[in-house]
Amino acid sequence: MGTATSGATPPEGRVGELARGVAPPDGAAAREAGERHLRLTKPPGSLGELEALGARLAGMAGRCPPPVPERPAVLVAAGDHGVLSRGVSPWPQEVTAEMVRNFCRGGAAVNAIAAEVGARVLVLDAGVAGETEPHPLLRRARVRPGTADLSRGAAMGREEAARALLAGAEAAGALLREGADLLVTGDMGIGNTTPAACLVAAFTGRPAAEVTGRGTGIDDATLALKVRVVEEALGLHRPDPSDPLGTLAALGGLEHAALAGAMLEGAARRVPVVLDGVSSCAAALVAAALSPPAAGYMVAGHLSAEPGAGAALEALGLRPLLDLGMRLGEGTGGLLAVPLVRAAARVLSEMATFEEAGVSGG
Ligand SMILES: O=C(O)c1ccc[n+]([C@@H]2O[C@H](COP(=O)([O-])O)[C@@H](O)[C@H]2O)c1
Ligand SMILES: Cc1cc2nc[nH]c2cc1C
Repeated sequence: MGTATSGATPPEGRVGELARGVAPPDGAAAREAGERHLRLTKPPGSLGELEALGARLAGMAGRCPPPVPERPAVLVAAGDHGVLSRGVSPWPQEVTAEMVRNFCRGGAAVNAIAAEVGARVLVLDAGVAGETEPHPLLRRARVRPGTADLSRGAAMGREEAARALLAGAEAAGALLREGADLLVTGDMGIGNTTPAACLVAAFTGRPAAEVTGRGTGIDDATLALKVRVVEEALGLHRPDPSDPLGTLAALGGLEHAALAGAMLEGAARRVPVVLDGVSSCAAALVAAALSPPAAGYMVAGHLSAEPGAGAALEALGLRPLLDLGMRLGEGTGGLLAVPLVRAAARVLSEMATFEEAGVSGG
């Protein structure tokens, strides 16, 4: 279980071991939750999506009722992007490192929302281009200082993609060892909605124009350029989605790689993994391509306004819990779904049955 492997096995082999370590959720526990829902003091089906989520949580944990997550954590993976040189984002690259600093000081949206839901924050430098300083909230595992321009060549080498993925798995493993029982996956990286769109297009087969959006906020001309850049990249690399690591290396970002690893680690340890925005959803496609059962541990926290997010969630067969028009990343939308995940589990453990409560008609 987990990524305990190391030593002589090369990174790609360790990624394979991690992926093979994910067992499918327990169908019997999920069915038991479905049956229990019928005996709880409410009209059948009246808790809607919360019932389906509760059954999924039981399947993930392998028991009914499932544990109520008490110690959520958000992993914010950060990286920079060579494709920024194509003018796909209005923000300068320095903002990535500056925001990492802001996360560490507690001044970002992710910090405020994590405080609200009682989540621990861990930031991972998987490939920031600018300087990051040591800090207790920061894990520095930079594989390279940003990717290369994916529209002109591979974003990174295959081994680099594997190493960034393992860095994410190790960060998630540390959180879980230290007591986290639910993982939210967040991202930070100026320009990263372009590689996210590329990954979503590659894994879903949808055209660039359908999965490319305005990111942090771009005008029509820049959006048209961004769609062209994604099309060029897809034409250049001709990604093969049955080679997830190759696709990730050609088109992805270091934070996408790290988040895919974190998702596999969470799934291998049977912990719910809450997805956030488009980069988190793109990473989820990579994780699910490496290990199809991993999708069974993913919960779609919210529907980002970025179109690639919805396309990815549809391909993963996941329905978002919230739709608030958010498009920030950092794990913010995923964190807001944490109380819903908790409630879905708590309903199964704390509600009385018709028989226990002496309520007639059940
Ligand atoms: O979470 C989302 O869906 C989302 C949508 C748009 C932008 N973002 C964030 O904004 C940055 C990328 O936007 P851009 O325009 O620079 O590609 C990156 O730091 C993301 O976390 C995030
Ligand atoms: C300020 C800022 C904060 C962010 N958080 C996630 N992506 C971001 C992009 C910008 C530009």
